[in-house]
Amino acid sequence: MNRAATVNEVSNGQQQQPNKTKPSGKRINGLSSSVQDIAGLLLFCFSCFLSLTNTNLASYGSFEMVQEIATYLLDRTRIRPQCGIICGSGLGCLAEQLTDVDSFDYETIPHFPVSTVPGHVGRLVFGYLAGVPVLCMQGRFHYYEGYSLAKCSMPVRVMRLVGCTHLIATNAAGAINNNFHVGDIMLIKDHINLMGFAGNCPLLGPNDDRFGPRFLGMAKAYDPGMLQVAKDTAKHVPGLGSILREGVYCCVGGPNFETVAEGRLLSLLGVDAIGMSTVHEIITARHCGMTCFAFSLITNMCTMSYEEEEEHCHETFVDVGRQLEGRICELVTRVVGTIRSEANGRKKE
Ligand SMILES: O=P(O)(O)O[C@H]1O[C@H](CO)[C@@H](O)[C@H]1O
Ligand code: HPA
Repeated sequence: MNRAATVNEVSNGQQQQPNKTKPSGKRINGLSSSVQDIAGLLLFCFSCFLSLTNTNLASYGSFEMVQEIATYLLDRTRIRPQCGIICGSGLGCLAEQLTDVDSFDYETIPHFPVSTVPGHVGRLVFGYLAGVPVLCMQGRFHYYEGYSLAKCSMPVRVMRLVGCTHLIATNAAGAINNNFHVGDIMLIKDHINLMGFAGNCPLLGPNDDRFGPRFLGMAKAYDPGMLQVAKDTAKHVPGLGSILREGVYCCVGGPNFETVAEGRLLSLLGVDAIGMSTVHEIITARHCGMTCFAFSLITNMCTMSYEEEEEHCHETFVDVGRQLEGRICELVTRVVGTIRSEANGRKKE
């Protein structure tokens, strides 16, 4: 049975209890029945709210559901991808580099959410990059679109079940670090799971060991080897070295951008760039044993003082991505190329 249905049933069961036990029309502790009715109504509204919230946070995508999606896709393409690539806002150009493609609009894939954010096309693209079979998500899902974190990152599990061992996640982000500039590329060496601090995580709910373990170490979430490859690449791609940075990414829920106070707080916490994605995808990928690499395209400087003009505009961010297409595609192509050599190396052993 679908796990989401099970979770809903449990939460519905809990929410009905207050009503079942509500004594109608009797006086309790001196309260009149109309006051009790109002209190009951309020309690009912509150439990409905809690149930909705729980549904929003609860796990989405049983192993069987993800397997059904994977089988649907594998039945329709001969490509057996090794690496999943998630295109951030304005970074859909990555999918356009693939050759011999098989594409699937999200609407046509069973159980798949749909993209609602400009700059996220909403298509899974199988193809080859640097001779390596890859699967590109041309458009991702964000929490602020109304999807649970589990639903946002469910496609990562699909990537794993169709055969991907590696994940490359990209995003558009605002810089907190004032040594960064718009147009820089920040290699993500670590992240702060701010939403996790508040108890929201893509792994909430019962654990299915077929995906991965209940408790998960995150100290090496971002693969040092792939990070090094990216740094080495910068030595060979003109114009890349001067814009390459390294730092800590933090995901906020969005869709509003940060207040000045929030930006300053995150700066104190050691954050270099802020976005509204990636962290839950990396957690999900690490849970199912994938090797991860991620980077942020710095599309804006976060507003850190009340004197600054606030110039945040999603459409402008998407344009920054277009301007840097060449270097970003070159970076990803070269990093993916090393996955092929790794796999060949393993075959020879
Ligand atoms: O993280 P990606 O999908 O690149 O998008 C980033 O850009 C949007 C804000 O402009 C937010 O969704 C933020 O997360
Ligand atoms: N804050 C949060 N998310 C973002 C930003 C930002 O400044 N820029 C792009 N995505």
